[in-house]
Amino acid sequence: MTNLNLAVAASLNVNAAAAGQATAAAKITARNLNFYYDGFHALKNIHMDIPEKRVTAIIGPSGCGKSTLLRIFNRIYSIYPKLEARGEVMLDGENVLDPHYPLNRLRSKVGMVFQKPVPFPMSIYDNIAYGIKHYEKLSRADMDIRVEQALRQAAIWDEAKDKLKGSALGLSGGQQQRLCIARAIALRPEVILFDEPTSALDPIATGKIEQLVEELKKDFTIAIVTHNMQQAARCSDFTAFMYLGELIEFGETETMFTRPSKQQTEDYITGRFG
Ligand SMILES: Nc1ncnc2c1ncn2[C@@H]1O[C@H](COP(=O)(O)OP(=O)(O)OP(=O)(O)O)[C@@H](O)[C@H]1O
Repeated sequence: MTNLNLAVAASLNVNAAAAGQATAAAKITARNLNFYYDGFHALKNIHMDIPEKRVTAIIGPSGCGKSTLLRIFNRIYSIYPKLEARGEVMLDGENVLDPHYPLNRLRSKVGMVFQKPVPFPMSIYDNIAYGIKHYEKLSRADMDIRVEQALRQAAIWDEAKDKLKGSALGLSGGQQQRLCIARAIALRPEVILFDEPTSALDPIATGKIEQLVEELKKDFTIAIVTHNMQQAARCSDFTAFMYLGELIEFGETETMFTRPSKQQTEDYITGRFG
Protein backbone atom coordinates (compact mmCIF):
# COMPACT_ATOMS: atom_id res chain seq x y z
CA MET A 1 0.00 0.00 0.00
CA THR A 2 1.40 3.44 -0.92
CA ASN A 3 1.57 6.37 1.49
CA LEU A 4 -1.35 8.04 -0.22
CA ASN A 5 -3.41 4.89 0.03
CA LEU A 6 -2.53 4.53 3.72
CA ALA A 7 -3.45 8.15 4.40
CA VAL A 8 -6.78 7.72 2.66
CA ALA A 9 -7.47 4.43 4.44
CA ALA A 10 -6.61 6.02 7.81
CA SER A 11 -9.08 8.83 7.25
CA LEU A 12 -11.93 6.50 6.26
CA ASN A 13 -15.28 7.29 7.69
CA VAL A 14 -15.84 4.79 10.50
CA ASN A 15 -19.55 4.69 9.66
CA ALA A 16 -18.86 3.47 6.15
CA ALA A 17 -18.37 -0.12 7.20
CA ALA A 18 -21.52 -0.10 9.27
CA ALA A 19 -23.46 1.49 6.45
CA GLY A 20 -22.24 -1.11 4.03
CA GLN A 21 -23.50 -4.01 6.16
CA ALA A 22 -27.09 -3.07 5.59
CA THR A 23 -27.80 -2.95 1.88
CA ALA A 24 -29.32 0.49 1.50
CA ALA A 25 -32.30 0.82 -0.82
CA ALA A 26 -31.60 2.71 -4.02
CA LYS A 27 -33.06 6.21 -4.17
CA ILE A 28 -31.85 6.93 -7.70
CA THR A 29 -31.20 4.24 -10.28
CA ALA A 30 -29.45 4.97 -13.58
CA ARG A 31 -29.82 2.32 -16.30
CA ASN A 32 -28.28 2.33 -19.79
CA LEU A 33 -27.59 6.01 -19.29
CA ASN A 34 -25.84 7.76 -22.16
CA PHE A 35 -25.24 11.46 -22.57
CA TYR A 36 -24.25 13.50 -25.61
CA TYR A 37 -22.95 17.08 -25.87
CA ASP A 38 -23.90 18.01 -29.44
CA GLY A 39 -22.90 14.51 -30.60
CA PHE A 40 -19.93 14.02 -28.21
CA HIS A 41 -20.56 10.84 -26.22
CA ALA A 42 -19.76 12.01 -22.67
CA LEU A 43 -21.41 9.23 -20.61
CA LYS A 44 -21.38 5.64 -21.79
CA ASN A 45 -23.97 3.15 -20.69
CA ILE A 46 -23.94 3.99 -16.99
CA HIS A 47 -25.64 1.63 -14.55
CA MET A 48 -25.57 2.98 -11.03
CA ASP A 49 -27.64 2.99 -7.84
CA ILE A 50 -27.48 5.92 -5.43
CA PRO A 51 -28.42 4.47 -2.02
CA GLU A 52 -31.04 6.24 0.07
CA LYS A 53 -29.87 8.33 3.05
CA ARG A 54 -26.24 7.59 2.38
CA VAL A 55 -23.43 9.68 0.93
CA THR A 56 -22.18 8.56 -2.48
CA ALA A 57 -18.96 10.14 -3.75
CA ILE A 58 -18.27 10.36 -7.48
CA ILE A 59 -14.55 10.48 -8.22
CA GLY A 60 -12.33 10.27 -11.29
CA PRO A 61 -9.88 12.34 -13.33
CA SER A 62 -10.80 15.65 -14.91
CA GLY A 63 -13.20 15.30 -17.84
CA CYS A 64 -14.38 11.76 -16.95
CA GLY A 65 -18.02 12.89 -16.68
CA LYS A 66 -18.60 13.34 -12.93
CA SER A 67 -20.39 16.70 -13.18
CA THR A 68 -22.29 15.61 -16.28
CA LEU A 69 -23.67 12.62 -14.38
CA LEU A 70 -24.60 14.72 -11.36
CA ARG A 71 -26.37 17.30 -13.49
CA ILE A 72 -28.46 14.64 -15.18
CA PHE A 73 -29.95 13.73 -11.82
CA ASN A 74 -31.82 17.02 -11.78
CA ARG A 75 -31.94 17.52 -15.56
CA ILE A 76 -30.09 20.82 -15.56
CA TYR A 77 -28.95 20.07 -19.13
CA SER A 78 -32.52 20.24 -20.44
CA ILE A 79 -32.32 24.01 -20.95
CA TYR A 80 -29.73 23.47 -23.73
CA PRO A 81 -31.18 22.18 -27.02
CA LYS A 82 -28.10 20.27 -28.25
CA LEU A 83 -27.64 18.16 -25.14
CA GLU A 84 -29.27 14.76 -25.00
CA ALA A 85 -29.65 12.06 -22.36
CA ARG A 86 -30.75 8.53 -23.30
CA GLY A 87 -31.66 5.71 -20.96
CA GLU A 88 -33.36 5.83 -17.58
CA VAL A 89 -32.84 7.66 -14.32
CA MET A 90 -35.45 6.34 -11.93
CA LEU A 91 -36.33 8.37 -8.84
CA ASP A 92 -38.94 6.77 -6.59
CA GLY A 93 -40.01 4.55 -9.46
CA GLU A 94 -40.40 7.28 -12.11
CA ASN A 95 -38.06 8.09 -14.98
CA VAL A 96 -37.00 11.69 -14.49
CA LEU A 97 -35.58 11.82 -18.03
CA ASP A 98 -39.09 11.42 -19.43
CA PRO A 99 -39.96 14.88 -20.82
CA HIS A 100 -43.39 14.50 -19.22
CA TYR A 101 -41.80 14.32 -15.75
CA PRO A 102 -42.41 17.86 -14.46
CA LEU A 103 -39.20 19.81 -13.98
CA ASN A 104 -40.71 21.70 -11.05
CA ARG A 105 -41.35 18.43 -9.20
CA LEU A 106 -37.85 17.20 -9.95
CA ARG A 107 -36.25 20.41 -8.69
CA SER A 108 -38.28 20.27 -5.48
CA LYS A 109 -37.16 16.67 -4.87
CA VAL A 110 -33.53 17.06 -5.96
CA GLY A 111 -31.55 20.08 -4.71
CA MET A 112 -28.12 21.10 -5.90
CA VAL A 113 -25.12 22.85 -4.36
CA PHE A 114 -22.45 24.13 -6.73
CA GLN A 115 -18.70 24.51 -6.59
CA LYS A 116 -18.75 28.24 -6.06
CA PRO A 117 -21.30 29.54 -3.57
CA VAL A 118 -23.59 31.98 -5.35
CA PRO A 119 -25.90 33.67 -2.86
CA PHE A 120 -28.59 35.89 -4.37
CA PRO A 121 -27.80 39.62 -3.93
CA MET A 122 -30.38 39.99 -1.15
CA SER A 123 -30.62 39.45 2.59
CA ILE A 124 -29.74 36.17 4.30
CA TYR A 125 -33.42 35.71 5.20
CA ASP A 126 -34.62 36.38 1.65
CA ASN A 127 -32.05 33.99 0.18
CA ILE A 128 -33.90 31.20 1.96
CA ALA A 129 -37.45 32.54 1.64
CA TYR A 130 -37.14 33.29 -2.09
CA GLY A 131 -37.10 29.66 -3.22
CA ILE A 132 -39.80 28.58 -0.75
CA LYS A 133 -42.19 31.25 -2.13
CA HIS A 134 -42.00 29.58 -5.55
CA TYR A 135 -43.47 26.39 -4.18
CA GLU A 136 -45.53 27.28 -1.10
CA LYS A 137 -47.58 30.10 0.36
CA LEU A 138 -46.57 30.44 3.98
CA SER A 139 -47.63 32.95 6.62
CA ARG A 140 -44.89 35.25 7.88
CA ALA A 141 -44.66 33.27 11.13
CA ASP A 142 -44.38 29.94 9.31
CA MET A 143 -41.80 31.38 6.92
CA ASP A 144 -39.75 32.57 9.91
CA ILE A 145 -39.81 29.04 11.30
CA ARG A 146 -38.80 27.50 7.95
CA VAL A 147 -35.94 29.94 7.48
CA GLU A 148 -34.64 29.25 10.98
CA GLN A 149 -34.95 25.47 10.53
CA ALA A 150 -33.01 25.55 7.27
CA LEU A 151 -30.25 27.75 8.69
CA ARG A 152 -29.97 25.56 11.77
CA GLN A 153 -29.83 22.38 9.73
CA ALA A 154 -27.09 23.88 7.55
CA ALA A 155 -25.13 24.79 10.70
CA ILE A 156 -25.11 28.52 10.02
CA TRP A 157 -27.88 29.74 12.33
CA ASP A 158 -25.55 30.86 15.13
CA GLU A 159 -23.48 32.98 12.75
CA ALA A 160 -26.49 34.38 10.85
CA LYS A 161 -29.24 34.86 13.44
CA ASP A 162 -28.29 38.43 14.35
CA LYS A 163 -27.96 39.61 10.76
CA LEU A 164 -30.82 37.96 8.92
CA LYS A 165 -31.71 41.25 7.23
CA GLY A 166 -28.09 41.90 6.25
CA SER A 167 -26.76 41.11 2.79
CA ALA A 168 -25.77 37.51 2.16
CA LEU A 169 -22.81 38.85 0.18
CA GLY A 170 -21.26 40.00 3.48
CA LEU A 171 -20.75 36.39 4.60
CA SER A 172 -17.43 34.57 4.25
CA GLY A 173 -16.99 31.99 1.46
CA GLY A 174 -17.60 29.06 3.82
CA GLN A 175 -20.64 30.77 5.34
CA GLN A 176 -21.99 31.52 1.86
CA GLN A 177 -21.66 27.85 0.94
CA ARG A 178 -23.56 26.81 4.07
CA LEU A 179 -26.19 29.42 3.19
CA CYS A 180 -26.51 27.82 -0.26
CA ILE A 181 -26.92 24.46 1.45
CA ALA A 182 -29.63 26.00 3.69
CA ARG A 183 -31.33 27.34 0.55
CA ALA A 184 -31.41 23.82 -0.90
CA ILE A 185 -32.60 22.27 2.39
CA ALA A 186 -35.39 24.83 2.80
CA LEU A 187 -37.25 23.33 -0.17
CA ARG A 188 -37.34 20.01 1.69
CA PRO A 189 -35.76 17.94 -1.08
CA GLU A 190 -35.15 14.22 -0.77
CA VAL A 191 -31.81 14.27 -2.58
CA ILE A 192 -29.01 16.85 -2.43
CA LEU A 193 -26.33 16.90 -5.12
CA PHE A 194 -23.00 18.54 -4.28
CA ASP A 195 -20.68 19.46 -7.17
CA GLU A 196 -17.21 19.94 -5.64
CA PRO A 197 -18.69 22.01 -2.81
CA THR A 198 -15.42 22.76 -1.06
CA SER A 199 -13.01 23.40 -3.91
CA ALA A 200 -13.18 27.17 -3.33
CA LEU A 201 -12.85 26.92 0.47
CA ASP A 202 -10.02 26.83 3.00
CA PRO A 203 -9.41 23.69 5.13
CA ILE A 204 -11.45 24.91 8.13
CA ALA A 205 -14.48 25.83 6.02
CA THR A 206 -14.02 22.54 4.15
CA GLY A 207 -14.07 20.59 7.42
CA LYS A 208 -17.37 22.25 8.41
CA ILE A 209 -18.99 21.34 5.10
CA GLU A 210 -17.78 17.73 5.38
CA GLN A 211 -19.18 17.51 8.91
CA LEU A 212 -22.44 18.95 7.65
CA VAL A 213 -22.68 16.42 4.81
CA GLU A 214 -22.23 13.66 7.40
CA GLU A 215 -25.12 15.13 9.46
CA LEU A 216 -27.39 15.67 6.49
CA LYS A 217 -27.43 12.04 5.41
CA LYS A 218 -29.78 11.32 8.31
CA ASP A 219 -32.45 13.17 6.36
CA PHE A 220 -31.30 13.28 2.73
CA THR A 221 -29.79 11.11 0.04
CA ILE A 222 -26.51 12.71 -0.96
CA ALA A 223 -24.26 12.49 -4.03
CA ILE A 224 -21.03 14.46 -4.02
CA VAL A 225 -18.56 15.04 -6.84
CA THR A 226 -15.07 15.57 -5.51
CA HIS A 227 -11.46 15.70 -6.72
CA ASN A 228 -10.30 15.22 -3.18
CA MET A 229 -9.90 11.53 -2.38
CA GLN A 230 -9.39 12.11 1.33
CA GLN A 231 -12.72 13.92 1.27
CA ALA A 232 -14.42 11.02 -0.50
CA ALA A 233 -12.89 8.65 2.06
CA ARG A 234 -13.88 10.83 5.03
CA CYS A 235 -17.45 11.62 4.23
CA SER A 236 -18.90 9.02 1.87
CA ASP A 237 -20.37 5.58 2.42
CA PHE A 238 -20.19 4.56 -1.24
CA THR A 239 -17.86 5.63 -4.03
CA ALA A 240 -18.22 5.59 -7.80
CA PHE A 241 -15.02 5.75 -9.85
CA MET A 242 -15.43 7.05 -13.40
CA TYR A 243 -13.01 7.16 -16.30
CA LEU A 244 -13.54 8.50 -19.84
CA GLY A 245 -17.31 8.58 -19.48
CA GLU A 246 -17.63 5.08 -18.05
CA LEU A 247 -18.40 3.88 -14.56
CA ILE A 248 -15.42 1.68 -13.80
CA GLU A 249 -16.21 0.63 -10.24
CA PHE A 250 -18.85 1.27 -7.59
CA GLY A 251 -18.81 0.00 -4.04
CA GLU A 252 -18.49 0.70 -0.35
CA THR A 253 -15.96 3.47 0.16
CA GLU A 254 -13.86 1.45 2.57
CA THR A 255 -13.53 -1.41 0.11
CA MET A 256 -12.87 0.88 -2.85
CA PHE A 257 -9.99 2.61 -1.08
CA THR A 258 -8.39 -0.44 0.49
CA ARG A 259 -9.22 -3.34 -1.86
CA PRO A 260 -10.42 -1.94 -5.21
CA SER A 261 -11.33 -4.68 -7.65
CA LYS A 262 -10.18 -2.90 -10.83
CA GLN A 263 -6.60 -1.98 -11.70
CA GLN A 264 -7.71 1.45 -13.03
CA THR A 265 -9.34 2.29 -9.69
CA GLU A 266 -6.22 1.30 -7.81
CA ASP A 267 -4.01 3.32 -10.17
CA TYR A 268 -6.20 6.39 -9.66
CA ILE A 269 -6.53 6.24 -5.89
CA THR A 270 -2.84 5.58 -5.45
CA GLY A 271 -2.05 8.66 -7.51
CA ARG A 272 -0.57 6.85 -10.53
CA PHE A 273 -2.71 8.93 -12.87
CA GLY A 274 -5.32 11.71 -12.87
N1 LIG B 1 -20.92 22.08 -22.43
C1 LIG B 1 -20.14 21.14 -22.97
N2 LIG B 1 -20.02 21.01 -24.29
C2 LIG B 1 -19.23 20.05 -24.83
N3 LIG B 1 -18.53 19.14 -24.12
C3 LIG B 1 -18.63 19.23 -22.77
C4 LIG B 1 -19.41 20.22 -22.14
N4 LIG B 1 -19.30 20.05 -20.79
C5 LIG B 1 -18.47 19.01 -20.62
N5 LIG B 1 -18.07 18.51 -21.81
C6 LIG B 1 -17.17 17.35 -22.02
O1 LIG B 1 -17.76 16.21 -21.42
C7 LIG B 1 -16.80 15.44 -20.74
C8 LIG B 1 -17.18 15.30 -19.27
O2 LIG B 1 -17.14 16.59 -18.65
P1 LIG B 1 -17.48 16.80 -17.12
O3 LIG B 1 -17.45 18.27 -16.86
O4 LIG B 1 -18.71 16.06 -16.77
O5 LIG B 1 -16.24 16.06 -16.45
P2 LIG B 1 -15.75 16.09 -14.93
O6 LIG B 1 -15.32 14.71 -14.60
O7 LIG B 1 -16.80 16.70 -14.06
O8 LIG B 1 -14.48 17.05 -15.05
P3 LIG B 1 -13.82 18.04 -13.99
O9 LIG B 1 -13.34 17.17 -12.86
O10 LIG B 1 -12.68 18.65 -14.74
O11 LIG B 1 -14.85 19.04 -13.57
C9 LIG B 1 -15.46 16.13 -20.96
O12 LIG B 1 -14.80 15.53 -22.05
C10 LIG B 1 -15.85 17.57 -21.29
O13 LIG B 1 -14.89 18.17 -22.13
